[in-house]
This record gives sequence, C-alpha cells and structure tokens, in this order.
Amino acid sequence: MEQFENRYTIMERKKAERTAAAMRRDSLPDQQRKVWSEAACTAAADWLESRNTRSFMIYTSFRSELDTQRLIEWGWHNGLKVIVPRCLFQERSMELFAIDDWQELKPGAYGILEPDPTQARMLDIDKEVPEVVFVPGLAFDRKGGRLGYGGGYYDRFHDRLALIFSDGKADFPPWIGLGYEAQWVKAVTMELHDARIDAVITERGFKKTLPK
Ligand SMILES: Nc1nc2c(c(=O)[nH]1)N(C=O)[C@@H](CNc1ccc(C(=O)N[C@@H](CCC(=O)O)C(=O)O)cc1)CN2
Ligand SMILES: Nc1ncnc2c1ncn2[C@@H]1O[C@H](COP(=O)(O)OP(=O)(O)OP(=O)(O)O)[C@@H](O)[C@H]1O
Repeated sequence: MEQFENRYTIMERKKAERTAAAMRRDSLPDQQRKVWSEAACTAAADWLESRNTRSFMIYTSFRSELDTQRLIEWGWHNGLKVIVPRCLFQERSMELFAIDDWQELKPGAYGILEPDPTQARMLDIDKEVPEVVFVPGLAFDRKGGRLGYGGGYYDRFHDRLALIFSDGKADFPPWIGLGYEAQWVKAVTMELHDARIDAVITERGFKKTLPK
C-alpha cells in the first residue's frame, strides 16, 4: 500500500524514475532537441508577452535539457529582467542574479553556467522577486508532478518564496516547467515537500497542469 511505503523505498523509486527519465531525454536526437528547444522558447516568449511579464527566472541548460538560450536572449532583446540562479552547493540553496549578457556567466556547480558574482547583480529576493519562475525537470506529469535531479534546490527555493508571499499581498509567481513533450510521464512519485508546477511549456506550447 502506497501510504505505508517508507521513505527509503520512495527514494529508491525516485532514483529509478530519474535514471529512466534521464536515459529517455538523452536518447532524443540532437537535431530534434534543437528544433524542439527553439519551438518551446518561442511558446514561452509568446506566453510571457501575452501576460505582459517584466521579469522571469530561468535556468541555463546542461546535459540534454531543453535549451533555454533563445528565451534568455529574447528576454534581453525585449527589455525583460532575466534572472538566473546560482547554486550554493553546501546548503543546496540558490541565490539569484539579474543577467544582461552571456559574459556575466561562468561554469559553476555541476558544470552548469551560473552568474559570476563578481560581475552580475545579485538580487535581494525579499525585494525583487521574479514574476515567473521556469523550472527544469527530468519528467513532468499532468497533475503538476515534477522530477528533478534530487538536490531539492527548487523545492527549497519554493519554500523561501512561500515565506515571502505568506502575507497574501501578492500572488505567488507561476511555477512553470520547461521541457520536451517526450518528458511527460503518467505519474511522478511526489513527496510532501515537492512543489507542484502550474503548467508546462514544451515544443507544442503551454499546458496548464490539473489540480492535484
Ligand atoms: N539547468 C539546471 N540547473 C539547475 C538544476 C537543473 O535541474 N537544471 N537543478 C535542479 O534542481 C539544480 C541543480 N541540481 C542538480 C542536482 C544533482 C545533480 C547531479 O549531478 N546528481 C548526480 C547524482 C547524485 C546522486 O547520486 O545522488 C547525477 O545526476 O549524476 C546535478 C544537478 C539547480 N540548477
Ligand atoms: N523544502 C525542502 N526543505 C528541506 N529539504 C528539502 C526540501 N525539499 C527537498 N528537500 C530534500 O532534498 C532532497 C531532494 O529532494 P527531491 O528528491 O524532492 O529533489 P528534486 O525535486 O528532484 O530536486 P531539484 O529541486 O533539485 O530538482 C531530499 O533529501 C529532500 O528531503
């Protein structure tokens, strides 16, 4: 019975799901990934434009992830504030920076391109919160489940924002998965601390997830 499953088996299950999802994503042909990444970036840009968004948080891609380069550059060209996280490995937390140019980034934890703190402007997230947060993932499900690499970075960041928004004065920023259509799965194993995503944008466009 699922409700009696202990944490160890849940972790094992997530690990198996991660391995399978990473293998599936890695096996997508390079050329397809490139075309789908561009289509998804266009869909994301259209969606941001439709809601008049002025700032967004975005990951810089590694491994076979959906390539966000076009979306980042679209943000610069259209005067949006482009916010990129930097991993603090020891705490498994992230700090945010406003980025205007690729030169402000350098390889950091896990080899992911990250803001160079000597060049980029760090944000005080109590005062400057992204209007939209794009979230990377290995797999997504229709109910907003998301499987990450297991660092808990985005879940912890979600908790931090929840504190900031707990006074109810403003709406929590939309939490949007960005990935390939091939990353949909029937159900991602979720735990209580896992933040659900509100929608996923793929090469086929924007799709809201269903309530839990
Ligand atoms: N582009 C991007 N940036 C991101 C994330 C992401 O998924 N994509 N993350 C999303 O949160 C965070 C980084 N999280 C990561 C967590 C673990 C590993 C990693 O290499 N894990 C090992 C397995 C370690 C183990 O055995 O437990 C591996 O996959 O080989 C990489 C990134 C923050 N930045
Ligand atoms: N909000 C949180 N506060 C404290 N610890 C957390 C939080 N969220 C996750 N963790 C811990 O982080 C670890 C990884 O969590 P999980 O498997 O949910 O990561 P993930 O969502 O796949 O990773 P990521 O968000 O980095 O992509 C777990 O050990 C979990 O207990």
